[in-house]
Amino acid sequence: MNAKQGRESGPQVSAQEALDFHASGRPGKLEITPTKPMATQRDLSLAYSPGVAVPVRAIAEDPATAFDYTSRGNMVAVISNGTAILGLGNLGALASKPVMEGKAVLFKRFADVDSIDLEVDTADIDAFVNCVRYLGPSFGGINLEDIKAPDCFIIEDRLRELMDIPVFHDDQHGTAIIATAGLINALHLTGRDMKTARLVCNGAGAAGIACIELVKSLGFSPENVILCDTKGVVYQGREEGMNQWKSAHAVKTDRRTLAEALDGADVFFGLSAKGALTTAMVQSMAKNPIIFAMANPDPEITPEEVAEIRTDAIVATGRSDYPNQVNNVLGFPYIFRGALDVRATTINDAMKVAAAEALAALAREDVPDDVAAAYGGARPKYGPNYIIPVPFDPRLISAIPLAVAKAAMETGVARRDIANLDAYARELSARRDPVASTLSRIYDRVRKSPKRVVFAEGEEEQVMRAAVSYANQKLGTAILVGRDDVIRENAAHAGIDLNRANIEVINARLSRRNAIYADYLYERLQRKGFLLRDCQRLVNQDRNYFAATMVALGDADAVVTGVTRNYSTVLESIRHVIDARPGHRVIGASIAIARGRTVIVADTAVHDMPNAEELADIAEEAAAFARRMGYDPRVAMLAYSTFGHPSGERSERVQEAVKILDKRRVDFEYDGEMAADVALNARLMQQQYPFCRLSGAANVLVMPAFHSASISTKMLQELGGSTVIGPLLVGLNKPVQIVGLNAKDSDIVNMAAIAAYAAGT
Ligand SMILES: NC(=O)C1=CN([C@@H]2O[C@H](COP(=O)(O)OP(=O)(O)OC[C@H]3O[C@@H](n4cnc5c(N)ncnc54)[C@H](OP(=O)(O)O)[C@@H]3O)[C@@H](O)[C@H]2O)C=CC1
Ligand SMILES: CC(=O)C(=O)O
Ligand SMILES: [Mg+2]
Repeated sequence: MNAKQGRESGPQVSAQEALDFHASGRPGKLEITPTKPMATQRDLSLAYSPGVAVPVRAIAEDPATAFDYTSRGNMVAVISNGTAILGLGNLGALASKPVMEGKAVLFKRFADVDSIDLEVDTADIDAFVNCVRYLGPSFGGINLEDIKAPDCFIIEDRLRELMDIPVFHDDQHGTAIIATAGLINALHLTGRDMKTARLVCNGAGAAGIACIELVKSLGFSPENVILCDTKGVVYQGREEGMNQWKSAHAVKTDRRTLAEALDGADVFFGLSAKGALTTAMVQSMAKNPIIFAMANPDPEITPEEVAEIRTDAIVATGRSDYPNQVNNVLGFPYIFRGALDVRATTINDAMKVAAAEALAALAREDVPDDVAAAYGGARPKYGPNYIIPVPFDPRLISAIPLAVAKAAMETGVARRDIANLDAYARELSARRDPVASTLSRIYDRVRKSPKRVVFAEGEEEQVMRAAVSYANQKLGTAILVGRDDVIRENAAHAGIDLNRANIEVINARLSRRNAIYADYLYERLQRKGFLLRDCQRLVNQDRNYFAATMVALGDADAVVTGVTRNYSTVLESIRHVIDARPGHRVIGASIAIARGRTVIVADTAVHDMPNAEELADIAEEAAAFARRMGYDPRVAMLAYSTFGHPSGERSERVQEAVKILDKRRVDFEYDGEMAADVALNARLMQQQYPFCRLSGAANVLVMPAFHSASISTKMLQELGGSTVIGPLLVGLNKPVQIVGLNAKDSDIVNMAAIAAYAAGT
């Protein structure tokens, strides 16, 4: 049980990157978009006066219908007064806004819960309670965040009494649920019984008190749980630094210090401060000690420090860069998802215990293939270094809300019953956004096998920023191609520090490899009208040729380029240097994400007017790409017509492509030709074309020609508010990605990571 093993390097970001991230585009991390069209006079009449009067009357008559006619049922408020922001202290309501916006985004990202942050500018308990209590009609739940102890206990208790929707203080119960889940497994692995195990909790604030309350409710014996704070053991009769919440857990004992309390203890819970646990204390604990050092960002003791003196410990921290991360992001999105889905009036202890047990059970299950991908292919096995799933585990969205909803129904706090739990589990899985988890999986994989990526346009400011971010995130070495003096000057001007490990600058003109690169190019291009001196000039002067040749000859692993020249020009240069992978066709695939729905569109980059054979190839490449991104492909071969109507020569090509796929007996779902609305609307597909072979709405759209692919993805982006990633080059023999002319540093890093991932991990 070596706590040192398995340590990975987590993403490192600079202060400037954090500020730029928050300031870029629309400032902050949230915006609100309507769910209904607001285009015509009729829309307005329905959405507003006079139509809106009808649901108003319905709700006045039966308040439960507010869940049917408004956004209340999927809306959670994240509310803080900023009196205990993370571990940063009382910095006030306004300063807490970035954290609260962040929590709101996590609600959406992980569990498709709509959420808005509300910062309440008062440290007065009564004023705060009064402000929040009257907001009940707006929301399906209230997530309290970063409110100092003991105020948080009073506020939560009062609001729970006053409101008929779940009120949940995340720092208390979120932490307690996740810590308890890990503890259940750690006790199991070390063969301990809750009734007899001895636990010491350092930290008697919001998190500490909630944690010991939950473990006691699960079976820990009160006399076996010792609470400590800055004054030492909370014992019966102590007067200094006490409050009623600490008193409730005071024990009869002669032990007075944390060191005395830990002597022979089985479990340490740290919810206090950095460095509070010493190696001497760890030494004195029982055999196979369980140490959860959860203070953020620096734990009470590091896993390395424990490993130096004991090899039999199970260690967890609050951080993502060690195994066994106890973090409340594993809890609040899913717990509220389950509570909202049954319109729960509260989140009670049974629901908390159900969440903890479901989380613990998940870590014990074998990891299936698609889940292994979320763990960077590592396929963790239940044991001392894997007692709790990671936040990107795709099973969380179906397992945790299901358990919470069931517990709510069983304990009579659900206002709606879910009759078919299997169907509910499927519905939950569909809420997952596979692209976001795919991107994070790609980053994780690259971190495990870092790559040398050439940033061909190294003199550009956004490219330098991307290179710094690539290196900072420990994805590998970023190689900037450009004139050394220009790069240094531009970097200094933009305040970018390039003097760090894992950033190299290469001046193509001065490279010692130029002659070899020119020979390589000449070998390939001599029968295409290029003289040797043309090739020498290309290597010296054209950074795309230079960068691509570096990769072709193994001096780097991947290339990212595109901010200074248009896509097709860059692609032509690249194709002069790098061939298609044998047996493959090079295509462009774009990932369009809108409202939690993701489709892959192809070919968005290479074939201008593909013939039937080429369309069939594009479908195969796109389906294989979709699989790599975590989808089960359902490919629609698009046209302006659907299954022969209206007829026309352009649609015939697409029909022919479908026949070619039939002959090839490909192993994915496909059909066509069909129009985009049929492909994307499962109901329409079923009603009008019941013979269609797709089992649901298409998630891969093969466009009949480049112009339709390009026009539709750009319109989606500009008019539909979709995020479009790509076009990504698929099918080249060496990884190259071309970004758009207006790409931001974050786009360039994503593309660099995707290219590095394709280089093999
Ligand atoms: N991993 C996770 O998901 C989470 C981790 N945390 C971490 O837990 C810690 C506490 O958070 P929270 O409960 O919200 O904060 P609170 O301010 O509510 O409580 C802090 C408690 O820690 C005690 N304490 C502080 N320093 C020491 C020390 N050196 N030795 C012993 N006790 C100490 C305080 O003692 P006293 O009462 O005497 O002042 C107080 O009881 C933070 O580090 C936070 O980052 C919190 C939530 C989630
Ligand atoms: C994780 C969290 O909620 C906190 O540190 O406050
Ligand atoms: Mg918090």
